[in-house]
Order: sequence, then C-alpha cells, then structure tokens
Amino acid sequence: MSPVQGPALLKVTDLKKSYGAIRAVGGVSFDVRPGEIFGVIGPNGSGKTTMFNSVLGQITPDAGRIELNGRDITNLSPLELNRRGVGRTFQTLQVFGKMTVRDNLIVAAQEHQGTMFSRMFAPGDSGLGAKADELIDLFRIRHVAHKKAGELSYGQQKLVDIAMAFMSEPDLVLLDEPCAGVNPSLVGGISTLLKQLNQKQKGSFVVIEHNMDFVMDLCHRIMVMVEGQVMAIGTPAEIRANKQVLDAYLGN
Ligand SMILES: Nc1ncnc2c1ncn2[C@@H]1O[C@H](COP(=O)(O)OP(=O)(O)OP(=O)(O)O)[C@@H](O)[C@H]1O
Repeated sequence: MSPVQGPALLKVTDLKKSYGAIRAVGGVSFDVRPGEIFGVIGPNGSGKTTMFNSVLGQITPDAGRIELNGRDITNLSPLELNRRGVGRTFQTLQVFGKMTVRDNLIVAAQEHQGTMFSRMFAPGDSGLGAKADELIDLFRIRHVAHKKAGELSYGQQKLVDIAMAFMSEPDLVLLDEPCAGVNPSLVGGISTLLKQLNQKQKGSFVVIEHNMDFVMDLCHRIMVMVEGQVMAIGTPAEIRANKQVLDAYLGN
C-alpha cells in the first residue's frame, strides 16, 4: 500500500498505442494520488515514453481513458493540459541559452499563462519575479541567476530546466529522466529538491528514470513496464522483493 492515500489525481485506464505491428503500450492502467511521487521503470523499448507522451497529449493513443481529478483529459493538447495544471520536463534541455536563468523561469510561466509570443520579446516580470526568486533560492542557483543560461554547466542548466516546470505551480508534473546526463554527484541533490518541492507545493510527480537508486529513494510507488505491459506496481520495498521483476529487469 502506498504511503500516499486518497482518490486518484491522475487515472489512466487500459491505454493502448501501436506503431504498425509494434505494440508499444498494450493496455496500461494505473493511478497517481495527490501528493504522490510515482516512478516508472522498465527496460529500453518497454513503452514508458509512449505512455508518457499519450498522457501529455503529445501522441494520440489508439484506446484508453486518461482522467485528471475525475475529468476526461484524453486527447487534450499539451497547452490545454498545461492550463489544467499538468507540467513536464523533457529528456533534452529546454532552456534558452541567450536568456538569463531568471528570465528563463519567468518566460516558462508566461507561456503557461498563454503569452505565446513571450519568448520572442524581452520578458517583463509579469508579477512572476517573486516565484522565480523563490525557486532560484530553493534550487540554490542564486549565484548564476543573472547569467545567460547557455554559460552554465550542463548540471546547472538541468536544474534550471526542472525549476521551469514548477513555475506555474502545477498539480501534476511528469519528469522524463531528470538524471540523464547529470554528474552522479548532482543526482542526490535533484532527489532532495524534488522531495522538497513535493512537500512545499503538494504536487504529484510521475518520474521516468533509469537510475534505480534515485527511483527507489524518491518514489512512493513504482510501476514496472515490460513489453508495453504493467508487470508490477508497488512501493520500492515491494518492487525490490518482486521475483518476477527481479528476473525480468532488476536482476540483470
Ligand atoms: N514513433 C515511433 N514509431 C515506431 N515505433 C515506435 C515509435 N515510438 C516508439 N516506438 C516503438 O515502441 C516501443 C516502445 O518505445 P518507447 O520509446 O515508448 O519505450 P521506452 O520504454 O520509453 O524506451 P527507452 O527507455 O529506451 O526510452 C519500442 O519498440 C519502440 O521502438
């Protein structure tokens, strides 16, 4: 049983997506509760990204239903989802190298508010400066806040990238491999930050990540996907003790 209880914030039911003869996601169901950090693990090609992109409105599933707070959000666009409180980070950096760190944060939230041309113009504060400063302090990037993001190390840019997803105080954030390419010395710091954000903003996170120590330490529950199917959902202790999971994945 998860330490986080309550009705589902996100509910995914029998999600399916094939590419020709390849069944990328073959009937996946799970739910994420308010305040829960939910990990998604599985071997390469097991359908994690396809599931993620279906939830985020980036690809159209063949079948299935996705609900947020009991409302059907299947096939809504990424922008509509963002306005309903769903944020995301990408595997690749989304920061704008020629803008300062602080402006990157402000612009990320302006986009959420619908200022679609905001990246084309010099960003004003729009009342978002206080939120940007709060995240700059939480992420301990005050010393680089007024530097151009492109001048930062990859690890620092990754922190900015993650902070950007939290500017609009989303109810649900989907994080796609937050540790990918990050120096191992920074991995523990990202985990601590996400725990702090989870406590502070009371948001729910879904995290795809191959770094097993990170997932086991961070997540309340973990879903294991294998060949487009859910093999197991449980607490880190339950997943570690699951013989089928050990044989198919963790034992490798
Ligand atoms: N656009 C696409 N066209 C054709 N096949 C695809 C496409 N996207 C994914 N697939 C296939 O669907 C299956 C699931 O891929 P997916 O990327 O969802 O897995 P994954 O678990 O995220 O893998 P990884 O850990 O490597 O990111 C794979 O067999 C993949 O080759």
